[in-house]
Amino acid sequence: MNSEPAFEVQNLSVRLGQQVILQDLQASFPAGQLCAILGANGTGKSTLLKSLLGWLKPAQGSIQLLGQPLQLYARRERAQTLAYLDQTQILPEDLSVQQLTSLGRPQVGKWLWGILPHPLDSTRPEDEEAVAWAMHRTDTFRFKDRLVGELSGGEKQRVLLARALAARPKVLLLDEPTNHMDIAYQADLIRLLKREVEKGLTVVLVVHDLNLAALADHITLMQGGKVIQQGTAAETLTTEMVQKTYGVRVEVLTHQGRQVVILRE
Ligand SMILES: Nc1ncnc2c1ncn2[C@@H]1O[C@H](COP(=O)(O)OP(=O)(O)OP(=O)(O)O)[C@@H](O)[C@H]1O
Repeated sequence: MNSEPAFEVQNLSVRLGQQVILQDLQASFPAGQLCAILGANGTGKSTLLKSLLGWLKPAQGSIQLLGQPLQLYARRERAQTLAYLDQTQILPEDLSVQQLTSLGRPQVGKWLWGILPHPLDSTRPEDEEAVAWAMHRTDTFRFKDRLVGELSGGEKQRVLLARALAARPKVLLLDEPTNHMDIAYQADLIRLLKREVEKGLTVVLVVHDLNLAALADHITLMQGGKVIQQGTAAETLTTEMVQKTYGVRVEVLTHQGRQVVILRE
């Protein structure tokens, strides 16, 4: 495992319009772990993810990605290191699963921007290999010729994950990937992510379900544009900290060594 953290964030402040969204934020995300970010609506979780991706320019502070300042990465190198998955992506429904997955390859993805002619039927061997690998890892290979428009929500989510993995990133960031997914698909996604983490991938995901977050190796609690605590589920998902983070009354129990959060009236 890489001993360097995936991200080291120091004194980060980010402004959107006139509003200060993140203020003097300190955080560290260990490499090779499943890291969950938790916090109430509007606390700045997505803004932090976008900052880690290098999409937002900090007003102040620094972000190190695998030991190097994020702003020193060339755009291409950054795109090869980081992949991102969110819920808002509009999918081209008339592509096959294999074609959509292949859009995760930087060379192939360029046709979208008109930089290269349409290459979906003539990818390079290394692209084909990475796409097949990503489909096998996400168990989508068996329906690789189906059209994206014919898939269920959970199947689409897996194909999106395949597309993200096809780029062979070192770090994968996900914004609320389990929204609209039933409990079986949620468990499925977490299992897939954990399997990639075991192979060395770092995953940072924003998630609302506290009991799902309890499965993560590392948890970040956010409140009012700041990180208020980081650590293992046992360290962070305490009754006191969950109440502080969300401003609601809860009781945190431990069941078979895992934190279970129960809402109280
Ligand atoms: N482009 C923008 N300009 C100004 N303010 C913005 C912009 N985007 C988001 N905000 C504000 O920034 C704050 C944090 O938003 P962000 O989406 O990062 O929160 P979040 O913790 O991810 O929320 P949620 O859980 O609801 O998705 C919110 O108050 C939001 O209204």
